Amino acid sequence: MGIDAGFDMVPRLSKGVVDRHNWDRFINFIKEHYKDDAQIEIKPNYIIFKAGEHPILPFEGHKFLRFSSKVSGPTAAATRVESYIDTVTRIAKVHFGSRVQYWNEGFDHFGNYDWNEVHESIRSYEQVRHAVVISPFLLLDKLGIPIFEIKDILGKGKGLVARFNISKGTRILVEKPLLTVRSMPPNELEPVLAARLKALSKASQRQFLSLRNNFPGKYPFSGIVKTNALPCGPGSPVGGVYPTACLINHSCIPNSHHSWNSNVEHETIHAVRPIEAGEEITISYDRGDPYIVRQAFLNEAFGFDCNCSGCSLPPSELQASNARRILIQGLDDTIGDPFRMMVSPKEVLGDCHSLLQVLEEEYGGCATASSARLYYDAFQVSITHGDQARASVFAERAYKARVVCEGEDSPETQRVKSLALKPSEHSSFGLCSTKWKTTREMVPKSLNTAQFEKWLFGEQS
Ligand SMILES: C[S@@+](CC[C@H](N)C(=O)[O-])C[C@H]1O[C@@H](n2cnc3c(N)ncnc32)[C@H](O)[C@@H]1O
Repeated sequence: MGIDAGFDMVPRLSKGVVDRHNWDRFINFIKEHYKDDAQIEIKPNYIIFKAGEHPILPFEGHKFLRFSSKVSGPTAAATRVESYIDTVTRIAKVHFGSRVQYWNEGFDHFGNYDWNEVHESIRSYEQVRHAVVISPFLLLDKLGIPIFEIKDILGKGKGLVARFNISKGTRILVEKPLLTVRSMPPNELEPVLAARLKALSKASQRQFLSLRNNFPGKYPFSGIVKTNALPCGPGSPVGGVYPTACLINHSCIPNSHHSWNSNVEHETIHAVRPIEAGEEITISYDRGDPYIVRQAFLNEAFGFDCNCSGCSLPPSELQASNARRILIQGLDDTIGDPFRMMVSPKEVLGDCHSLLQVLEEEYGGCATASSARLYYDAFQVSITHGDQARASVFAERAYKARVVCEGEDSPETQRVKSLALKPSEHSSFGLCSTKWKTTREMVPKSLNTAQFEKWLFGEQS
């Protein structure tokens, strides 16, 4: 006989993401607290306290009902287990509040659960679970914790700053527009906006009106749109205004990419390179022009002078950057020429390879949207000449780049993904010629990386 004491979790925890997150934090706290205590052993599925009746905390919170032991007696072991129970109960209360119900039979205070139930729950701790790997960013998202904070940025007004280290390809933000509007002169736009605003909720009206206006005066609503709207797709005449996405400032070498998902009509922001905690999240407002051209554009269109890292390079480096940007635009134009694609496909593939290298030099692996476009161009060159082998590799690369900058659910990502699997389903399959005719199975398997790249870009057959 003896006196039992401990605590019960009432009601028991669910398998839901919030309870799981809280339980993991609690377990990590316990591990840290007892890390130097030789009586506490971490097993694959639980933590065991080797005192008294060896109470246990499982790693799966939804299985847990009770932490208890017999605590009676003047021995050192009884004192030790009593102290474990007291401390673990206090820590559990901090994490779960009134759900943690302490009981002690010595005071005629009994637990909530039947002992059969409790023993059954303890037996289930041993059953190995197949861990569901959940991205920490997805978890934060589900918990409604943004991975950025809104801060004042010197010389730029408000901006978004990473609260955690963010890995490449992470979806930083997804947001529906407050409103979308077609581009038109401010005197025509103003009444359209007034009517749209009137139809919005008071909260949305306040969000719209809280946005920055670099063009105050006769047309205040149009000024807000001009300062903030993001195009709904590349080159779209329709722009969307968002409460949070519109707080993201510009950089000529941005660490993030914004994209409009036309299927679900929302804007997404993805990291195109790793972003460190404390770093500002930036997107590009311009087309990647050389310094003078983009400064003029940013000043005229948005009313600011850019001092980003790309604009603050020493003169010789800025000159080299300008040369690269001119080359990028030139190659972009020639690659898009349908006549060249028809008569000189090999040269076009060569240009695609050169463009890839210049993009890498200029943007250091952050030009994912441009690479996605260029891989798609190379796909088109290959498929119009019947080359399914190269086309499938280019589509696969376009797909991977799209996943980084737009996510798996973007319509363009899905389109290039299906083309990677079935390149022949493209409407231009064999349209120019079938002189490069191959099947998907003919992608070479035994080449090293350098040889493979040479084969891919048509530098060796
Ligand atoms: C869409 S808003 C971005 C959020 C804005 N900073 C705010 O406080 O609401 C665009 C405006 O932010 C400012 N901005 C954006 N990027 C900037 C930069 N790189 N340098 C200086 N100002 C910038 C400019 O005033 C620009 O017109």
